[in-house]
Amino acid sequence: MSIPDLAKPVTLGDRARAALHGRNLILVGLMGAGKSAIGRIIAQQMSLPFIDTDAEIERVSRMTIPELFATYGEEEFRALETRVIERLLRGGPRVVSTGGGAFINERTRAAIQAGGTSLWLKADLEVLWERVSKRDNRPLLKTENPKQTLKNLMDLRYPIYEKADITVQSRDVRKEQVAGDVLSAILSAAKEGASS
Ligand SMILES: Nc1ncnc2c1ncn2[C@@H]1O[C@H](COP(=O)(O)OP(=O)(O)O)[C@@H](O)[C@H]1O
Ligand SMILES: O=C(O)C1=C[C@@H](OP(=O)(O)O)[C@@H](O)[C@H](O)C1
Ligand SMILES: [Mg+2]
Repeated sequence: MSIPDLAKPVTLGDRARAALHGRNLILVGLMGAGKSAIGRIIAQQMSLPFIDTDAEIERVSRMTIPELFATYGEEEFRALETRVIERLLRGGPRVVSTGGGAFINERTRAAIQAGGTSLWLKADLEVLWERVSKRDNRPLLKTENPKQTLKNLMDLRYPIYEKADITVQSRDVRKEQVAGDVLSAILSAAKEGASS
């Protein structure tokens, strides 16, 4: 065992990593919640590797997410997403940011629940809409009324995201602040688990 560097302060990130007890942390939630952006920040703060499942899917398929949807359809995309997530969660510990539909798929959800601690980044419609409307990379929002589509997805999916181990509100504040909220929530959940 190495001698701890006593001159180095123990950060919130270090404490959150310890609270995970070597398990993966998997971020779930709707498009625009900030899973990809916040996942990258907290992984760095916890000194853990980071992986975004959409980026991994794009790497293995050598296609973009819109190309995959257009060429093979959503069902094939979900099958690939399940395989990629099952494989990623066999390793670790890491921070894994999923695409918004991953936790909704029963088989993928079972893999996530077995493969680590799940954390729902929850956000209001206006916050989500403000973020997703800036980019054109989400095939499910290519509809006549994408804001209404997002609202419909909220109604359908929020009862399922609720099954995640931890929930954190992704507010309209700086990303670093949301990242801090996530780390604090991991610590609180571990303390609650220890006392119950
Ligand atoms: N707390 C935040 N404050 C401001 N912008 C954010 C915040 N979280 C995410 N964003 C921005 O919103 C957009 C969508 O975030 P992203 O991480 O891609 O969401 P998701 O992966 O959940 O769909 C990105 O451009 C990201 O930088
Ligand atoms: O909600 C969904 O079903 C999807 C969310 C996207 O990821 P983000 O949630 O990271 O935008 C991406 O996986 C794909 O467009 C489908
Ligand atoms: Mg993402």
